[in-house]
Amino acid sequence: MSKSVQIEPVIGLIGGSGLYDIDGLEDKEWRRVETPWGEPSDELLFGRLKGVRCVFLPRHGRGHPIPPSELNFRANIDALKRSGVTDIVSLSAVGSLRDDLPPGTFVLVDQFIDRSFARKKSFFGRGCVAHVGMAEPTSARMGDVIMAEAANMELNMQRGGTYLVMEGPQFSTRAESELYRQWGCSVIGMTNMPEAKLAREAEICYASIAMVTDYDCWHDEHDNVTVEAVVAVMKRNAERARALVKAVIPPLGKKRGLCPSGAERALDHAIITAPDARDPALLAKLDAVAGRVLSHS
Ligand SMILES: CSC[C@H]1O[C@H](OP(=O)(O)O)[C@H](O)[C@@H]1O
Ligand SMILES: Nc1ncnc2[nH]cnc12
Repeated sequence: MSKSVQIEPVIGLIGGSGLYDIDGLEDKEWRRVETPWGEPSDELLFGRLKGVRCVFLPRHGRGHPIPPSELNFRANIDALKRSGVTDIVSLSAVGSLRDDLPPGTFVLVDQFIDRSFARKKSFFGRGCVAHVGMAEPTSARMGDVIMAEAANMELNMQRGGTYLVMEGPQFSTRAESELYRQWGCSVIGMTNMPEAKLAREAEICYASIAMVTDYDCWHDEHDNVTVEAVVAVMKRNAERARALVKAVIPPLGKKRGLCPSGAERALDHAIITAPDARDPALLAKLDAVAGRVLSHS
């Protein structure tokens, strides 16, 4: 396909701890979306903001019934893809692994270290093997928009940072927290992987806004993380997070060409299984995620 492709973006928003819906949308409606991968975390909230189509999904479900290890990440990403989403803005509560990122700071994450281990991490598998590139897991184009709007709002937002994804649900030991600091990580959470990997497989651009709620458990002058502390800081952050979301949707929704991140063509050379060795049952499940490349091979 040529570079002159024009995309009319549909913005997907994934709300983390403390962000279970989104206000200000026109024509809004919660709708159930079925996927071949099972149930997403909740119904999806469809609506428009200044004419831009948006789809919101509370990552843990409304009321937060689903723990990180039981999130059906594949169903969540497939449901967003099936709903037409081209760009995902992921919002998450995180612990800080750096002195200069105090609670209340927003971080535009650009890298991840994935230490999760009890999750389904790919749409592909036996009968259709694919290997997408993850060197740059986030979209710098989306990052430019988010940083510009954060600056307009005078929000304390740092550009760039590595998010360590732990399995949980227990928080880290001090030794683990110190190890991740030595690895140069900026923040820690339990959810952005495999979310970002699956978004890449589904050829959706991905940006992650991490909101610092605590200093995890390494800081001598601050208390160790507790859910109570996370919820208290998120309550204070929620208004700013909602305002930022509302500000970024209109510029992210402008008609555009292909994203320089390459996310929208991630599958062009990723599938290695020969057409005659592919499993028709798996191919059927990949209709939304990989239909663009599978429909003509
Ligand atoms: C409520 S504290 C731990 C919980 O919060 C974060 O969730 P999310 O990334 O969805 O905001 C963290 O990853 C844990 O799941
Ligand atoms: N310290 C922490 N560790 C893991 N997930 C978190 N979410 C918010 N704070 C966290």
